[in-house]
Amino acid sequence: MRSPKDFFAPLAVGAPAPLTQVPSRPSRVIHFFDPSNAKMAAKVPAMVGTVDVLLGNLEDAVKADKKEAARVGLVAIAKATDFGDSTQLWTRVNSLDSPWVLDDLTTLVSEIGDKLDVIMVPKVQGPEDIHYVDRLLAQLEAKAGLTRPILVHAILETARGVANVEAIAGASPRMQGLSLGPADLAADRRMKTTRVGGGHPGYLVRQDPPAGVEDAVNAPRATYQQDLWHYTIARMVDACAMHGIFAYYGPFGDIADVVACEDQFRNAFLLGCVGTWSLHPVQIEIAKRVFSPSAEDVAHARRVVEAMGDGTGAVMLDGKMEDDASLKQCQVMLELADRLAASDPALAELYAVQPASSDGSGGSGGDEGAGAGWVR
Ligand SMILES: CC(C)(COP(=O)(O)OP(=O)(O)OC[C@H]1O[C@@H](n2cnc3c(N)ncnc32)[C@H](O)[C@@H]1OP(=O)(O)O)[C@@H](O)C(=O)NCCC(=O)NCCSC(=O)C[C@](C)(O)C(=O)O
Ligand SMILES: [Mg+2]
Repeated sequence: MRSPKDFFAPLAVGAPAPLTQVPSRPSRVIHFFDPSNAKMAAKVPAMVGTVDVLLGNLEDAVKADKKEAARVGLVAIAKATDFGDSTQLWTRVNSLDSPWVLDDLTTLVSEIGDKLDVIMVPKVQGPEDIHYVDRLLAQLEAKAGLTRPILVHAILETARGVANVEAIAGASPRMQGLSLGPADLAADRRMKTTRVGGGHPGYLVRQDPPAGVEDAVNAPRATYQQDLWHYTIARMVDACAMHGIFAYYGPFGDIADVVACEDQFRNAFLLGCVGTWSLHPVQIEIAKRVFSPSAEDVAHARRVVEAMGDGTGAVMLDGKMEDDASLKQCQVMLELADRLAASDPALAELYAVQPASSDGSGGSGGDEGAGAGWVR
């Protein structure tokens, strides 16, 4: 067992010191691209500033005979692109039991480690997988002379991974967040679905049989589709909140069904996730819209804060009781709104917040504490 005192010491001589807090930069949309797909890769530089995260995917969805081309392609894109302050560069490496992952990690850290913010590790089974990556990254960072640690994001896509979710979330100060991996998870759990995320018409509850009707069981009755992913997302959100890291929905494979995609993303947002993945350009605006609080929610939260005065006691607002606890929910909403507005002028306008500095350049910047520098 590691002593808490050791937790924030580098795991290799010369490696950068681990962070004591995960940077809360906006990550509403993690946009996946295949660096071995020339047409897709060519679009990446123009996407900087339009998405919070660009993720060069090396794992599933990249053909086996394109794995090396994807790695080389990602290195080339990272070297040639200025990602600015508002877009991060992430990657998803191949799984830890694959023949590619060692070269993925050694190449990426040594060639573009200074540009990579987060490495997503698929099919994480338990804290031991994170410990392995943690030490290896420290060695590679030291060798490459990096001054800032690369963070790690784990995908929950096995039953064992879900069973170990709290231990995974707390396995290292490098842990940035967790995403749901619904397709692999469904297969591993032997769920009888064939989709990538989203609902299923067979997973439902049915209204009770109507009273006083002949053959009531076969009478028409409403059915309500249920969310297959509620349990996993809720566990993931709690594990992340407990360890001060961030939870994300993951992929929604039915690209054409933008309506159901938005519903699924919103469920995750309401449950506590901070973002999701986009697999296709059509999902980008959906994710950004859903994972940014609405102007109405922000306005309501401000009214509650104002009505609550010193923040204690109970008041009535629009016929509803507000107290210390509803105030805290409103503060969560406002902190998120401030943080997003600090790097998104359209949201700043929507929420009508003003930069605190007189030259108009104020704002907290993505990395700093929520809401710093902004006034309402
Ligand atoms: C779905 C696909 C095949 C449809 O690709 P398409 O070319 O057939 O679509 P399209 O509608 O015809 O594309 C329109 C335009 O958008 C471009 N385009 C299309 N997609 C992108 C993109 N992502 N980024 C940038 N550009 C993109 C595309 O190149 C085209 O450009 P054009 O107008 O110039 O011809 C394609 O979008 C794609 O490959 N997306 C990424 C898929 C991916 O990364 N999958 C892995 C993550 S999900 C996963 O792994 C599961 C998980 C977690 O592991 C688990 O649950 O277990
Ligand atoms: Mg997967």
